[in-house]
Amino acid sequence: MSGGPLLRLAGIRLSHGGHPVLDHVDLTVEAGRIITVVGPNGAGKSSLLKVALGLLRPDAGRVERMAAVIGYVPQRLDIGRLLPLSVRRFLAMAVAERLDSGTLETVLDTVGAGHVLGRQVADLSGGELQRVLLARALLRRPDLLVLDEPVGGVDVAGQAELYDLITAQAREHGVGVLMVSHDLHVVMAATDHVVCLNRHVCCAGHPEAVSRHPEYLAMFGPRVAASLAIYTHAHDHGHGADGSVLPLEGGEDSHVHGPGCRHG
Ligand SMILES: Nc1ncnc2c1ncn2[C@@H]1O[C@H](COP(=O)(O)OP(=O)(O)OP(=O)(O)O)[C@@H](O)[C@H]1O
Repeated sequence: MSGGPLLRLAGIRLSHGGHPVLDHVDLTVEAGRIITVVGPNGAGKSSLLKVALGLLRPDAGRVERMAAVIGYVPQRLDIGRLLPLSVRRFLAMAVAERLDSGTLETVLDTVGAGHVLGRQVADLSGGELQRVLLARALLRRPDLLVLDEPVGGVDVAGQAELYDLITAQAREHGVGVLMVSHDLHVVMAATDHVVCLNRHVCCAGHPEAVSRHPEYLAMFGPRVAASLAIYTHAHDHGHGADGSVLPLEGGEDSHVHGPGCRHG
């Protein structure tokens, strides 16, 4: 199922402490579609999600949120680890209406964490906390899910289950999903649209096209390239550790630019 746009970002620029983090980033999420942002550490992925949610104000660009209810799973939970807070209370705080224990247990069951309802958030393991965060997002019955590495710390079997659950939200309930993930195999198998981000959008499109794109192959290094390489292609720039665009010596203008490339 897919429908109209739930979120549209256009020309987003963002700096942290004078350092550019996002440069001319465009992105659209539609109902029933899974958009995944991939890229190296420090590429600006979490910052982009926070701009999308209105938690960070961009220096330039337009953010249009058409979604009525957004469920967010942050990369890290900074509160809760410090406060005395039960899982029951933490989940109940996510919605305005009063929820009974049965409802809370049911949603925890769907993320494989039915046993933690009576625990303190501070006592949860990393994987349990991640499951509770996803349950909390789902409790809101969102039409848009924004997920920042939603299965980080979850065991391998659990990862597959949670990705299936996320996919079902899109396919069966028409939820739009904007996700950051480092699990490239999952991304390639279960995503409608991949955005390769390294401060700017290096390439974007259907997973199969992106997995062959020279920028994607360059971004994820020779190992990934070797496992995915179907063809190779010269391109005219590399990236510094900070994501900056660096010219390659003797590079010719034979690079195929992605839709988000705004350089050279
Ligand atoms: N509040 C902040 N103040 C200053 N710099 C920040 C802040 N938040 C993020 N940064 C910097 O902005 C850059 C992008 O950070 P961001 O968390 O968006 O990257 P990411 O792609 O999500 O990385 P990772 O894959 O490691 O989670 C990094 O260099 C980071 O150090």
